[in-house]
Amino acid sequence: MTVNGAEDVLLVHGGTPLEGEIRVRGAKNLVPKAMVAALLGSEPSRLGNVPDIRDVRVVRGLLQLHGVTVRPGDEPGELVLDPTHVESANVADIDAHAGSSRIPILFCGPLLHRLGHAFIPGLGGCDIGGRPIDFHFDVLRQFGATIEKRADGQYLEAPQRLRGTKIKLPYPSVGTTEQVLLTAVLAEGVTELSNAAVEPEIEDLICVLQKMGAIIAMDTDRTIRITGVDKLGGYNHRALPDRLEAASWASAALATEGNIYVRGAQQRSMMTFLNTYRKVGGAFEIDDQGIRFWHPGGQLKSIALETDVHPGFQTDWQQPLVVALTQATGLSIVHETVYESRLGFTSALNQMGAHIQLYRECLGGSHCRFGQRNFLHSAVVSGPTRLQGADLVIPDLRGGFSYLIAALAAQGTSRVHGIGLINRGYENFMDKLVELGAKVELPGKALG
Ligand SMILES: CC(=O)N[C@H]1[C@@H](OP(=O)(O)OP(=O)(O)OC[C@H]2O[C@@H](n3ccc(=O)[nH]c3=O)[C@H](O)[C@@H]2O)O[C@H](CO)[C@@H](O)[C@@H]1O
Ligand SMILES: C=C(OP(=O)(O)O)C(=O)O
Repeated sequence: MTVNGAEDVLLVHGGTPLEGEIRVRGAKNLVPKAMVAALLGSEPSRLGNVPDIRDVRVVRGLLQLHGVTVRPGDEPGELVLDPTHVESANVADIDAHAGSSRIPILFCGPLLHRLGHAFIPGLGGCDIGGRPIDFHFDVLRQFGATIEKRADGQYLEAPQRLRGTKIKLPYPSVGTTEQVLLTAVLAEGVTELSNAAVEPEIEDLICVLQKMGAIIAMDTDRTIRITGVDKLGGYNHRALPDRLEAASWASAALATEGNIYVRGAQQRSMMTFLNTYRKVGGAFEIDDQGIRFWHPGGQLKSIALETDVHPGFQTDWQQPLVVALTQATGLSIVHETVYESRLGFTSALNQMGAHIQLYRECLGGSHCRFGQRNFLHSAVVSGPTRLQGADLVIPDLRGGFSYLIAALAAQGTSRVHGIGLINRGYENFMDKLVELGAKVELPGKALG
């Protein structure tokens, strides 16, 4: 694989604090879904604050295969999506997107409503656990869809109009909650979804759907009630900012003893992260345009951290922050309760000089789905440790960004392989690194 025509390896000369300003745009975990929602409308939709990341390009390609016209709007980062001529796409063409991201599964409801059938290729996404899609198919069957698994993917049909239903999720899955929303809005009658996920990106998707004409009520107890309507229009929406990218840069500021102003970062969706950042000893200042994050000097403090569904500590914040925890004094405990295999990336940090020990037990107080099931899902990080440059191979999106942070915080040079994967969720990350003063080079290509 190549990045900008060069080999997919980044040389990182560590030891320089990251300082300066970068901007985050719309959330990776909202924008592609808002694009799928446009399929439900009878008129064009307008989506602003769209980042140029691979997951957006994948969904754009899939929408176009189904006859949706996608073109840039008047503002930079704006897309106009016109679904007036939705059609069945050639299965072989769709199959070319197999393994690309998690989003194709969310086409099920909209395509069943529009065409009465759908073909969903194999999914991609980060390899951080088994990532089954059983909840998705269970709920689609409850709406009245039939599903046939074949070698190349899943074939779905809706012999009649899908019907609203009463669903209780076994776990507040983000993707399944979105599946229910995108299906229930045009289903006949009322759908009641309990134990739903309520991440800020889900609320923003609900805002998009409401703008299209949907009727969706959220209770305080994780119950969402959707009253199906016969027809939806288009929307005009500006995507909420990417709180996951913002937290990644915040962690980079802490680990490299730097100071980064993240334009676009928003307090409301990051409150839990900000509390933790403060407990570790990181400093931040919030204004109307963004948040400044910095290392205030002195020692960082060890903490006990447990990832959870919103409003808990988001699992996608965990990996970048663990790098900063290698610089904190004492023992930090990290309990990953959302994905069973999201701590594997720490072995490379240990090669760089970190002291991170993994455990199968649920450390830190509460018991999760993974206790007693033989998954290394808890970690004890002892610090501070001096990191040394190393040869690193990027395992997944956030793990990859964590390796970049570790390489930037380390003494000496690291070779980071597979950096193309980071484009999946971080817009122009190499330009941003250069703007922040990072000493990085793509072998055979000048940066900056
Ligand atoms: C594109 C996108 O938005 N990705 C996000 C989304 O992923 P995604 O929507 O895939 O994550 P889920 O919330 O569905 O998964 C949470 C847990 O539920 C389990 N599960 C899920 C579905 C299912 O059918 N069966 C099942 O067992 C998963 O294995 C996992 O252990 O939410 C995650 C949790 O905030 C984030 O880390 C991802 O960045
Ligand atoms: C796990 C992630 O994404 P995805 O669900 O797209 O793999 C992530 O963004 O960290």
